[in-house]
Amino acid sequence: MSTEKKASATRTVLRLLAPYRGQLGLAGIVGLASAILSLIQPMIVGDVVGALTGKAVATGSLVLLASLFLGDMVLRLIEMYLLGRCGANMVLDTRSSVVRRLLRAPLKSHLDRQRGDLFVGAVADTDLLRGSLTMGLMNIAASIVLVVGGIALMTVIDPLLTLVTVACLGVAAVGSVAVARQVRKAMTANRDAVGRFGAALQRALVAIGTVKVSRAEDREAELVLAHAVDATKADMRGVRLQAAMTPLINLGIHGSFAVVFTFGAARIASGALDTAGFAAYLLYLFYMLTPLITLFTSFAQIQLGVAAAQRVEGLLDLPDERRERVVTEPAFASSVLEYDSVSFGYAEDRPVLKDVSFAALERGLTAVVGPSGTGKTTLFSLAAGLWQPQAGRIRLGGVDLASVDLETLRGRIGYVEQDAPVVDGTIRENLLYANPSATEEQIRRAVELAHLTDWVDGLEEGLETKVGESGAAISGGQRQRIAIARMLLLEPDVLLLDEATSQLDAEAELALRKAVAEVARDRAVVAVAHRLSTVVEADRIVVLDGGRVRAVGDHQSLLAGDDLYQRLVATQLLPEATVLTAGRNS
Ligand SMILES: Nc1ncnc2c1ncn2[C@@H]1O[C@H](COP(=O)(O)OP(=O)(O)OP(=O)(O)O)[C@@H](O)[C@H]1O
Repeated sequence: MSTEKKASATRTVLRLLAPYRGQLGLAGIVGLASAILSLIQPMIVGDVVGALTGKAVATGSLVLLASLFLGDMVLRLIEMYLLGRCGANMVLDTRSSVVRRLLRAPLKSHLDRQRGDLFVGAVADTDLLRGSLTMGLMNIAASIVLVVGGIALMTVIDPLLTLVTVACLGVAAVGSVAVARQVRKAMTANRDAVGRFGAALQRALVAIGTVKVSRAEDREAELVLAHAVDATKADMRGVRLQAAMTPLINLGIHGSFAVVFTFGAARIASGALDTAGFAAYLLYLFYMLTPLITLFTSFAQIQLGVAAAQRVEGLLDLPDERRERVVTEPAFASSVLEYDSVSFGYAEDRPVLKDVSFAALERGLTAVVGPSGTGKTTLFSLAAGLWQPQAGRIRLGGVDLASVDLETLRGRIGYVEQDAPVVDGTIRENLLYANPSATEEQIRRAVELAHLTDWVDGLEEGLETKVGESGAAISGGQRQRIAIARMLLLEPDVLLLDEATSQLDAEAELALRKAVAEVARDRAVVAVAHRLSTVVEADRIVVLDGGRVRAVGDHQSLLAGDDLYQRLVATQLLPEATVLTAGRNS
């Protein structure tokens, strides 16, 4: 890692840990107290051994030793509990912030990223923080105290012996740190591959029906599993490295013991060290083993945590679509939706809408027609505040939507998307999704307006019937009408309806048409029209071509005066379903 990256990683970790400094500080104090008790114990052992060699029994020292040992145990227990609690809180708090930020990020941020990777970030990376940043950091802090304190006290007992011991341990430390770096690389590669695995699996599951009818199960499985294999390969690299680390540490520790015994015996023989001092020295070395191993192994764990912290911060840094707006108190003069010289492209250099100007009727149905890919859906996404125009204004009742806060905007403009998505749950849950406080009476009325009453009444479980994931258990027409009813419960000024291109059967189409006509009676309905029946009934039709408004008029005038409209009617707009046509003709 470059120095700059290291500094930014440290800042990230400090920022994430900042809210827990109180809890971590308390755990640190308890840990420090426990380390001090540990460090005193060998001294007392030295006294006991000294007394024993003088044939005396040091009862007081033994009691003190037992108390220190017990105290140490209790403090460690408290420290582990405090750290565990802090880690759990940190995971929950971070997850809350990440989830809120993900849901509030502009649509663009979502489209720029893979969903599966975002998912793994919110689920797995937040969890990694617990082990690495709370336990890992505090373990290292406590270990450093024990190791440094131990070495200092060993130096007091015998500086020469300590120098030899530290040299032996130093070799192991340098080797372990080098291996730990490689472990971190392997683990980071593993996490990246897990992210790709999640993204690929999500891609397949979202389109499971298509996967099946395209007989693509095996192909998808291979694609998804290729990432799982990459993850395992990286994982195995880490496992091999970690396996190599244990003997390396053992070599250093056993080497130190061997050297300490040989060298220590020589020091005792020469009279430079007494037996009691040697016993205390050995005990210090023994007490240092666990913190030393912790130090060596925590290094890789901390680095993993830092990498996870950086990814989590990447999610927390996503923009918040509400904060991107400078809002004023809107005073809507009417509910006329008006596009004024609006230009927009998903990429700056590829305009989709070019200088679009038109106004929808305040009451009644305004239809937008045009060849496929000409920007009809884009018009609606802009009005619903999902994207912002690059030039021009969209106004509602004279108020520029860019200055309206999104809660208000999306309460006034109800948008039924093209594929009329439903959320997994019951019909009632779906109806209440945009306005959870709607009353039973309002629900009944919206269901009636959307021409769903007969269908719902015929269902054994009525409004409590489950729609299945992505509405798998209901028909396309029912889904569309549920989506309309959901938006009606919002009581919006303008209902934007992106008509699905899928062919509905005659009955469903008639029900939908009636629903739209009824809704349009007392509010503005703007519909992207793919059916002839919709344009025929529209009070105003806007013809869009290549992202520009080509003509505005009613069906008859456009049929007479606009050749693109004539072609659309003849070739692109779906004719009314046969039963309906027959019914009308008769
Ligand atoms: N999220 C997006 N990112 C980039 N380009 C997009 C995005 N959504 C749509 N486009 C592009 O913008 C253009 C207009 O798309 P849009 O969906 O608005 O057309 P449409 O007229 O509604 O089409 P259709 O009648 O087929 O639904 C198309 O070229 C499309 O590929």
